[in-house]
Amino acid sequence: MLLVNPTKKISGTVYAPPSKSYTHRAVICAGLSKGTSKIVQPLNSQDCISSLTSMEALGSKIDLKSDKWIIESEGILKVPKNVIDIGNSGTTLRILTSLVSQVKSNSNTKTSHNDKNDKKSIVILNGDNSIRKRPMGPLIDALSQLNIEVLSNDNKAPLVIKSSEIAGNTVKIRGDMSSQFISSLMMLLPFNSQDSKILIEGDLKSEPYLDITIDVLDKFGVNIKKENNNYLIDANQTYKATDYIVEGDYSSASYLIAMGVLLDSDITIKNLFKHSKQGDKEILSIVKRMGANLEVKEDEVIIKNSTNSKFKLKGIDIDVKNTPDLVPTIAVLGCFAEGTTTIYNGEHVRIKECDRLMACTKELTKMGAKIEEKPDGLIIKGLDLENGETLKGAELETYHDHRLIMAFTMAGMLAQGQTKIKGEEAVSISFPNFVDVIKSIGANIEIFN
Ligand SMILES: O=C(O)C1=C[C@@H](OP(=O)(O)O)[C@@H](O)[C@H](O)C1
Ligand SMILES: C=C(OP(=O)(O)O)C(=O)O
Repeated sequence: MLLVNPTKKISGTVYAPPSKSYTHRAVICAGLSKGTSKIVQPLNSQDCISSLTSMEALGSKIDLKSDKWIIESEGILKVPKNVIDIGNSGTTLRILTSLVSQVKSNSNTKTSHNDKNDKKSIVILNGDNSIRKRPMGPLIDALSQLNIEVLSNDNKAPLVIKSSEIAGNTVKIRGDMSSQFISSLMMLLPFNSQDSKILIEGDLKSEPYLDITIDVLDKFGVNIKKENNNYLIDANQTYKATDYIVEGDYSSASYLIAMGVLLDSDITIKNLFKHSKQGDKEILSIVKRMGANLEVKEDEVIIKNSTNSKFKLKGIDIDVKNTPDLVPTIAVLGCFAEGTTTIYNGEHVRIKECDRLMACTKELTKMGAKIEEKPDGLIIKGLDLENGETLKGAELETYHDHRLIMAFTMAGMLAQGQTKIKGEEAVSISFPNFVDVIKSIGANIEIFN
């Protein structure tokens, strides 16, 4: 359990952890490339380790150094000897579901049940309780359009994927549930023997994550073109081994940025690249629109004390279509902003590690927040800070969700009295040294076992 005590100010310099999304993709691309790739400054977190161990199970050789992961691959995925456990990582599950259809069995290993009619290998992907609730239907359906068969109960993990040649050249997929399905197809289709096209149906959400996929694929020698709302992939492309440096993570940095802003403090966050393709870079515009004072440099962000004792944040309307992971951060910011903060266009926020709209409403209400759940977002009425209204310490559940732990920690630092946050070990999913980092800038927080 985390014991979070009121904290007046923070100060100093911290480094944003490396990007989770970039690390996943770089590791998986390395495992698809013939030769040796070095992933420099990878995010050494539970979710990224899931991608790493999965690629190892699929035949890559991995050498872990403190600041780089060296991945050697024959450029083909091998049939794994066991079920692959992808833990809590939705990104790993979604991306690998397509790719493992391309496993090649070792020609020396004849399995007794294989006869002339059944030369298919299988790969089984499974994960934790939360992963087994994450929807997979649209991806399973898209893969069936390419003649790739995935067996499941209820369109959820565990999944049994049969190895298969890709057939066909056009695949349709809805765009409003998870961009990870589309990233998955983007990483598969370069193996197709014909040029292919991904047709996005309906609204496209979380699109910046597709830009990240295209960006990493490009570094590994694979080209994807965007045409209107669709994506074009040339036939028979090969992934090429490379050395890849991972940039800092704006989603993780959002807690550090919001903490600095809420405590009207001076802090510098390094390792944040100004021209990043990460959608969650939007946190900078969000806090600016709410009234914060910050300076954005090439590779660092400086949050500045407003030097105005009457400093107040303003409530604003925020479309989270492209930034679903910022919702818990914004929910806490909204509690301390004057007026109303409205979060909308976030239906997809309900199908993450947990239903984050429900969880933010339920838990922050325990602290006295005035927050209303809507089908696609949250309406947060700012506390009347001038008249002494504030959040109160409470004991909070976190649903094994890393982002809730970090957002609720910020709320606890601003609250009156101590806040107890259960299940703190889940921060290791994306920001393993979160507690040490925020303690180093003055957060009054400890772990209680
Ligand atoms: O591809 C990625 O790296 C991610 C895509 C997003 O999911 P959706 O596309 O499902 O919204 C995001 O929420 C997740 O944390 C990481
Ligand atoms: C939803 C997330 O990740 P994933 O989908 O990879 O589990 C997240 O990191 O907030």
